[in-house]
Amino acid sequence: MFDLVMFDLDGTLVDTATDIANTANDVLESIGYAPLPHAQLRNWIGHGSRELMVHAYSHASGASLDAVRRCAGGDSLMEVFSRFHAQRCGQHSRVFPQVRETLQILLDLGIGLAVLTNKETRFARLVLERHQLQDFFDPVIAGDTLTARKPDPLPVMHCLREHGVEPRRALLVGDSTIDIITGRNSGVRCWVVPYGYNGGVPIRDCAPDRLIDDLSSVARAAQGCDAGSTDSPIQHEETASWP
Ligand SMILES: O=C(O)COP(=O)(O)O
Repeated sequence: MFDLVMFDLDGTLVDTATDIANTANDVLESIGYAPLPHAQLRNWIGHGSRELMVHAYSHASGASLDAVRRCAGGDSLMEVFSRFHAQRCGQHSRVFPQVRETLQILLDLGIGLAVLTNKETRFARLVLERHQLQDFFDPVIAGDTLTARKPDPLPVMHCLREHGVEPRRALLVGDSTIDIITGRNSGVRCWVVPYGYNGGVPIRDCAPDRLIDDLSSVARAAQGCDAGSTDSPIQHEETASWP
């Protein structure tokens, strides 16, 4: 059914929200601001750690998002984030149920596995290493790996090209509208889990190709045991571009 499965990282493979929120609050407190509620910080996950800090700093300081993005201190703030995250990462984060089992089944079936995350490379590697997941994936495409990130189709196209796989033989598994739009933009099916981070919006309202309970659905489909589903996979455009 698939020759390549690409996975989103945060909210799909690993529940990282608490470590990310704690890190963001460490940074805010280190520069004199009050910590923000975890629920609020969690809603900013999905566009990379820098963008999350842009939102957190803008919210705490009252400066506009654009002003914070333009601010010259962004790089040094991310160095502070990086130092705190090195301590926080892995403290509370957990690999979601059925992830390891599914990855092993897919690997044993000879299916290519990749990570597509908007998180920056150094933080994506840290999460994968802290949870001993790094050896499953090749490549790991992070938010700063290429010239564009999800929902741009470039990361998907890059993976397809590396694996020599056509869009119709690939699957993207994610937790957010960013992943759903990425799938559409690249002509690849996108299945989503219900337990991740989607800016506070229920993912079932975002018209995914398929809503799955957990990753064991991917393993069953790959093993040919997909008994069908009430979900309605999208029709794929014949014109979907081959990378
Ligand atoms: O914004 C993040 O850090 C996470 O991004 P991801 O959901 O694409 O893995």
